[in-house]
Formats: sequence, structure tokens, C-alpha cells
Amino acid sequence: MAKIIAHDLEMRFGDKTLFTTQELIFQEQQVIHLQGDNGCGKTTLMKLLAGLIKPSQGQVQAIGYSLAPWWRSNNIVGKAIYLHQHPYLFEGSVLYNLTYSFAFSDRDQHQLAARTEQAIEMAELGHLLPQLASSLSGGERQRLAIARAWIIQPKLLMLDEPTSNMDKHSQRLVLQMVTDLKQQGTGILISSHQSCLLTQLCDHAWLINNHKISTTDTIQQVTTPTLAVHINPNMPATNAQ
Ligand SMILES: Nc1ncnc2c1ncn2[C@@H]1O[C@H](COP(=O)(O)OP(=O)(O)OP(=O)(O)O)[C@@H](O)[C@H]1O
Repeated sequence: MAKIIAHDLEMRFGDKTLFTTQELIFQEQQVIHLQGDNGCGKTTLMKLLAGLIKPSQGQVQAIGYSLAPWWRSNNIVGKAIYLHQHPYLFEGSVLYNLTYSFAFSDRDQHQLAARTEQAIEMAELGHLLPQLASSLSGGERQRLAIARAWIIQPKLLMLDEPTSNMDKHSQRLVLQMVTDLKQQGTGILISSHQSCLLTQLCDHAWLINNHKISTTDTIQQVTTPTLAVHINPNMPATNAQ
């Protein structure tokens, strides 16, 4: 089973410790809701697990993947796929973006073509295929990026605030693709500081709070700290009716 394991992780920027954790395991067949307030480090943690940045201390290890080619110095990159909330797209059309990676893939080309047709339908991208990816709206870009991930069917996928730019209809289309990936066994880590349609798929939760990461095997156990509202009795009320 493919997994990414982080040991004795510490992430600092300058003299500020963002978070520490002894052990984190992200593996196939788990769908995890990564929770935490703005700025607590959710994006940073995902980039660490994707091998895009290095921890200040500790190790990130990939298990269950074939060996990286000799010329690749970082053997974590390319294992767990990370999708930013403003996803990176190649210069070129929507169709080019969907099919770009096929030439480098050792997967069956007919199967990839069939999955592409299915993804175009699921993400309702048919009318956008010839359009330049750079001209898409924020929600369309996210739909395209998730469709591209759905086609290659990664073992591990990280979605960073995936529905931040999406209307309800786009959210439902993406929900269908992510549900399908879950059924195919892809491990999925979804960062969102709020519950949304996608987080309903989660069966595990990670919470970054007070510079620590806590994990649970059930989604109900992790609750974000109660929002304390302090009202100053001396302050004049606004919009009083
Ligand atoms: N390269 C960097 N150099 C210095 N500080 C950084 C760097 N990258 C991130 N930070 C800081 O680390 C903190 C965590 O950022 P991060 O984007 O991981 O948070 P987040 O939980 O994803 O936030 P949000 O929910 O708002 O998207 C922020 O205070 C950010 O300014």
C-alpha cells in the first residue's frame, strides 16, 4: 500500500515554529480532512508531504512506490499529487492540459484516452476543450485540475481548499470525481477550514492547533476550538433596531 510517512517533523519560518509532529501517515484508502485556522500551516504541511519543500527538521518518506529514477535528487516529488487552490496549468488549451502527461506515462494509452473522455463529461469541460487554460475562470481551473488528477488516478492526492472558487454546481461535479477516486482507493487529503460537500467524504481528520498536529480515525472526534466571542459591554451597539 502506498503511503507517505513523516517522522519527528518540525517546520519553522525564521524563529517562528509553525508546527511539530512525531508521526503522520497518509496512505491509500484514507480520506482525511485537514483542519485548522487561517495561517496555521495546512498548505505548508501539504507541500512537505508532496516533497515540494523541505522540513526544518525530520524526515518525509514514501513507501509502496517504485524507485525514483537515478537523476531525481528528491524521491518524494511526484508521489502524492498536490493541487493548489489556484492550480498550476500549462500554457495551451484545456485539451492539451488534460492529455499533456500521456507521452510520459507507461499506462495503457487506450485506457488513458477512455478516462479522458469520461473526465471531460464528469467535469463538463466539453465546450471548453479548445479554449486557452489561462482564460478559464477560477472555478473552471479547479475543475480542470481535478479532472486531470482523476484521469491519472494517483495513489495519493492532496486538495488544498478545493472548492474555494466554486459554485454549488461545480462543487457537485468535483464531488462526483473525488467520490469516484475514493472508491478506487486513492488516499485523499482535503484541506478546508470549513465543512463543505467534499469534507463529508472524509473518514479521518487532522487538526493543526497550537503548533501541533492531532489526528483521529473518525471525523467526529476532531472539533475546532470553540470560537470565543468577547463582547465589550462599554462598546456602543451598531445597527441597533
Ligand atoms: N516561504 C515562507 N516564508 C515565510 N513564512 C511563510 C512561508 N510560507 C508560509 N509562511 C507562513 O506560514 C504560515 C502558514 O502558511 P500556510 O499557507 O501553510 O497556512 P494555511 O493554514 O494554509 O492558511 P490558509 O487557511 O489561510 O490558506 C503563514 O503565517 C505564512 O505567512
